[in-house]
Amino acid sequence: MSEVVETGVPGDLARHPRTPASDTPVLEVDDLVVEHRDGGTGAVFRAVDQVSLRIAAGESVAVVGESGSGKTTLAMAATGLGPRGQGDVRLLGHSLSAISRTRLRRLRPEVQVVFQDPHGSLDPRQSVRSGLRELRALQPERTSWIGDADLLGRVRLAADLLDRYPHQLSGGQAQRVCIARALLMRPRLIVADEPTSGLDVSVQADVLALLRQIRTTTGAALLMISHDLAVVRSLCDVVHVMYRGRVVEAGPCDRVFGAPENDYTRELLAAMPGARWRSRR
Ligand SMILES: Nc1ncnc2c1ncn2[C@@H]1O[C@H](COP(=O)(O)OP(=O)(O)OP(=O)(O)O)[C@@H](O)[C@H]1O
Repeated sequence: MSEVVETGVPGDLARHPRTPASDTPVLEVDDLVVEHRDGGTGAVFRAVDQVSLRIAAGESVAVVGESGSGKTTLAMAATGLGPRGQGDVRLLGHSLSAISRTRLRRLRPEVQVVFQDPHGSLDPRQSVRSGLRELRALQPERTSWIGDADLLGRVRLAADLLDRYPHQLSGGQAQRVCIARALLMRPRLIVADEPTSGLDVSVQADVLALLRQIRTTTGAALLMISHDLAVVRSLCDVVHVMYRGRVVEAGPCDRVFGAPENDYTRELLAAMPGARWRSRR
């Protein structure tokens, strides 16, 4: 038995050092354009087309849209982790087009990404413990606030998992390890790119509850990429709806889901099982 069975909130999270409040938005994106070259035809197309968004400190913002609408490209460009494209992106007030490499390296830990495939995110040759050791060696001061066993406790995993390798973890356990690795860095922004869609339905709710808890207790902002509107509604304050690279509608979740103004948003909502998105948090 390796998961710590808990019914409520992981108590230790309540003692997590909160990210200092700041008036500076964690992320500001203005008129971002990112182009890709189509592998088949060779034609260049806009995967992200004139997108603007803003995430305040501690805010939870979702980007939704069908597969291929540009969500991941937007998230990667906006966090400096993928092709940057054109337009202005400011991470914690620093423009990515003007920032020095050294400064960007310093900013990196402030943004942590949790991907869809947890096993693909973990090095198969490293145990959980040695993976954490490597992260700690990169950022000794930043990561010294907590020991390995306590860190795993915060994502509701037992310490005996520390000596396991990724292939010895379930999908849910591996995703919690990924979340723990993100948490270790005390980020100001967590980007979660379809963090539950690779998981069994039975563990999806647990991972979402954990993300929600982390968000409220640590003060980190969240950029959630998802095609699952029910997930977004349960976790996010604001939603941006993407269609073919463009944001066609954006606003508070309650407003967008309750009274969508755009035809595509309406279609997206209509495609969801009614009870899932209509039920409120
Ligand atoms: N490196 C790349 N080179 C060429 N085209 C790419 C590249 N990455 C993404 N694309 C294309 O850009 C478009 C947007 O892809 P992206 O992954 O951003 O969409 P998405 O909304 O995140 O999709 P999904 O929900 O399936 O992950 C798609 O047509 C995709 O095939």
